[in-house]
Amino acid sequence: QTGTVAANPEQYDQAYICPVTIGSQTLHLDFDTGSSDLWVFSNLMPSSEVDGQTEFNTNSAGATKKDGYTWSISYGDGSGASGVVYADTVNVGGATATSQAVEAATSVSSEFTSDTGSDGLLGLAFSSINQVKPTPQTTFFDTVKSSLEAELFTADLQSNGPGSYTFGYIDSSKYTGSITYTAVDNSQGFWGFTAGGYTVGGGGSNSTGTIGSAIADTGTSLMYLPTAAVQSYYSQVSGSSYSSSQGGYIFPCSASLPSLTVSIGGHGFVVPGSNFNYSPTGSGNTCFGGLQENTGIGFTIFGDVFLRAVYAIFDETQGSPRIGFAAQ
Ligand SMILES: O=C(CNCCc1c[nH]c2ccccc12)Nc1scc(-c2ccccc2)c1C(=O)NCc1ccccc1
Repeated sequence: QTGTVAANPEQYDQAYICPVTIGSQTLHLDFDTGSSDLWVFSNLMPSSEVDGQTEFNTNSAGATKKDGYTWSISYGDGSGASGVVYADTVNVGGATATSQAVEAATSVSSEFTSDTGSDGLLGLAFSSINQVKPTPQTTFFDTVKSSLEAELFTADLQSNGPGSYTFGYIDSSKYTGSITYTAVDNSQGFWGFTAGGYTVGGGGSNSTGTIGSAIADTGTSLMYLPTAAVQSYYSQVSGSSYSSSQGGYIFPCSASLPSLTVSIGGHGFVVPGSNFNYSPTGSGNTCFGGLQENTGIGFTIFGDVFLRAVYAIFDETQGSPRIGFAAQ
């Protein structure tokens, strides 16, 4: 089988939301290659924590409670959720898992309550970091992968318009040139890979360094790189500065932003400057940068700002996992 689903950007491309059928309900979930739990808003939640989201109905005929199973997840930004576990049929654009662990929330943090476009998350990192106790559950991809035409999924994220995720096949209309594959280190449960040199601006002349180990994370909006690369980038943005009140680099919204070329698997991938204007700060005419430092995160994260510039293939067809990138 295969699956194809639209990925709809929220405001400022903060996250990408996809329709998922669970039993007889359709919920809109944030597909997240940076975590491994499929969790949803549910009828078990206090109404004070729900702001228009669709709630998974745990009383529906097809939902089977997994007694004694609970989950609790917290993300690096301090947000989180927790609840209990059901099994139900989950269909993503035609790819169907007949008995998938659906983690029904009994409580979510304010970040999720206020993210009114999302009814939950569908984790696509490795099942080794699934947060269900006493027994970790498999991700949707792990549940269905043996029944897919090919054991892979792809992400095509777009700004200002729907992108797509596919399961089981590569859509050759989504990219140009060839796909560059590189090995994945999933020892921490993420789609980890090694990034090489970078250059700021098309000049090709100015500063280059190397980035090192990184993760491909559709669930994180921005790109978080080592300090040296970030300082080198913003040294080319006139009027930019680090704002401790805003918690990152900002610049005049009128600033012209250079591109950033990152070498992965020996191929240079260009992130256009426009990707690095994330959103207005709301004060003065300054905008918040889509590229920020990874200090305090402990990971170099290639989030949506990078993934919007490429077609990404999350591939387990070779036995050991690999990730592929192609220009789009
Ligand atoms: O958790 C994920 C992917 N799921 C995100 C789901 C989600 C978390 N709030 C959400 C809010 C709305 C929708 C989805 C989410 N990725 C990773 S790997 C390492 C870190 C990390 C570790 C330590 C410190 C910081 C990050 C994160 C992280 O917290 N990213 C989110 C973020 C990163 C930076 C700033 C804000 C958020």
